[in-house]
Amino acid sequence: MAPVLAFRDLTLGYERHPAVHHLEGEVPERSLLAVCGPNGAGKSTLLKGIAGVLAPLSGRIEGAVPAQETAYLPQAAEVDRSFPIDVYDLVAMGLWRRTGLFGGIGRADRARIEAAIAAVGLEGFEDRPIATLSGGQMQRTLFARLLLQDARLILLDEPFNALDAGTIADLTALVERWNGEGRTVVAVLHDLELVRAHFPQTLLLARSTVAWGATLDVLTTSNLAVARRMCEAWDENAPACAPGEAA
Ligand SMILES: Nc1ncnc2c1ncn2[C@@H]1O[C@H](COP(=O)(O)OP(=O)(O)OP(=O)(O)O)[C@@H](O)[C@H]1O
Repeated sequence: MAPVLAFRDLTLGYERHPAVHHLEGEVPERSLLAVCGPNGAGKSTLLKGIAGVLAPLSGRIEGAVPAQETAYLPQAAEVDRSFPIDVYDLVAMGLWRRTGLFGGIGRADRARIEAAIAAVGLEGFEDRPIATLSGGQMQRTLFARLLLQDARLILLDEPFNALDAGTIADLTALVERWNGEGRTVVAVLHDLELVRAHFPQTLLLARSTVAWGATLDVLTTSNLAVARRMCEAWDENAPACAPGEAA
């Protein structure tokens, strides 16, 4: 299968300090890939790089999917909940790529918005300002928006953090549905049991790749111990190294 993403000696970081470095590898189209690793391993940084929010310090990301066909859901903490918008309008923003910023929403679009809200179990919440939602309701709203985005590549950063088991089951089913439709999903996740149950491929990251491949081969006790040690030994203030130089 053709790669939808390829990392070529990719180093990403902040103010010249690398957070992920010398990443090499390809994500085949239709992948359902989990990105795992200890706190500070560089998982969110990698997603930001793929989403185009953060430019590489060196190396590159080759992508087969244009930016407008990529959907990125950042960590909940990065989503501004004070923005004065209700559930319906936030979900409707998922149609933005088709309707344009000032495009009208017709009857068919309204039906699609209502179907997306129903699919995440939020009927009756349409008029609720997002500031008044619980964490789980907010995450369902964001998933409903993703449903309408019709993206080929979906990037999810800790999408199930602090959610109850029922919400996680509902949203995991949506992720599997997207993948079944041929979309590629890359998700940062901490719950290794959930990854083993639902994500066939895993990238285990600890600033650089510890292991990448079939989930059950990657998430071994020894690989997880290596990842922990690599993160603990990392120098936060390390300078960016020259391309091709493995630190
Ligand atoms: N905006 C930023 N400016 C400077 N350094 C940052 C910034 N964001 C992240 N970092 C640093 O980059 C490194 C990797 O952080 P990142 O958030 O990618 O890790 P993570 O694997 O997603 O961690 P967690 O599991 O805790 O969410 C950390 O050392 C972090 O302090």
